[in-house]
Amino acid sequence: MYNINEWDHVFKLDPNKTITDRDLQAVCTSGTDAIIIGGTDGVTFENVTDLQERVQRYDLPCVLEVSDIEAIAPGFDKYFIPLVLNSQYKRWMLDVQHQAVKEYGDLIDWDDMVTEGYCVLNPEAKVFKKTDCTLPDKQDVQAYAQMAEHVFRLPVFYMEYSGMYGDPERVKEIASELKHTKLVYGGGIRSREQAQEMSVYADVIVVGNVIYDNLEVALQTVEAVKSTKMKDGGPS
Ligand SMILES: CC(C)=CCC/C(C)=C/CC/C(C)=C/CC/C(C)=C/CC/C(C)=C/CC/C(C)=C/CC/C(C)=C/COP(=O)(O)OP(=O)(O)O
Ligand SMILES: O=P(O)(O)OC[C@@H](O)CO
Ligand SMILES: [Mg+2]
Repeated sequence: MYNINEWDHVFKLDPNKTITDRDLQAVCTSGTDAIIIGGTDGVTFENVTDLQERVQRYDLPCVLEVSDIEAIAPGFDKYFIPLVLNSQYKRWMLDVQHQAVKEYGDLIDWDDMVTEGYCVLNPEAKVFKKTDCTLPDKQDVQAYAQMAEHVFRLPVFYMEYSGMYGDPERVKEIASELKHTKLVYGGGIRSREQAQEMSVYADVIVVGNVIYDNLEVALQTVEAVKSTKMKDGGPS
């Protein structure tokens, strides 16, 4: 399934963290729709390509979510490019991307690139601090979602609560705003119930840190999401 419109659940693996071959096998054969490789800090060309080589032994899409220009490697199925909409500085929504296109423009297969409008909602998250975000209120988030869909026509709007479980009511409200732009939810999913709750509203949920803290629970989120989506009437 190389079309993100068909995804419900993805795991995000951090190249700056260690995972054993056995755990990686469990993650990659869990029934998840894709593996995203990405993180905020300590992401290097070496740790990205090492993890890429290990994930590509399995038959599922392997995506690089680019966070550092020095760690862009060829050979991924897709490249996710974050634009941080609630950063105070255009650096994180225009300048770093501009620099990368200047450097790699001739090598880019534009069909493999997926631009993500990030809205970072956890003030304690590393990504919030790194990209100098401001905390948006309910109306701000709604406006960012509308801009993602109608102004920038982005394929993805990402409600990023990294490290903290978010507010399902807010996710529900934003889901009702978006018609074409896919809603991705990520942050703090640490149980099958939480995975189910968010997947009622979000098109795709992202499960990250719990892989490293409690693999068994992480694996349970796949079935939880898949069964919720089936009840909703099949693939969205
Ligand atoms: C042949 C070849 C090399 C082909 C590749 C061509 C290609 C696709 C080029 C890319 C073009 C392009 C426009 C790239 C953008 C480059 C770039 C530097 C973008 C920066 C994006 C950005 C705003 C980064 C800031 C941080 C961020 C938003 C990261 C996203 C990941 C994330 C939030 C991870 C979660 O982190 P977190 O949980 O908070 O922290 P931990 O890591 O501790 O878990
Ligand atoms: O690591 P967690 O908190 O699961 O968040 C997942 C993902 O949204 C991080 O970018
Ligand atoms: Mg992480």
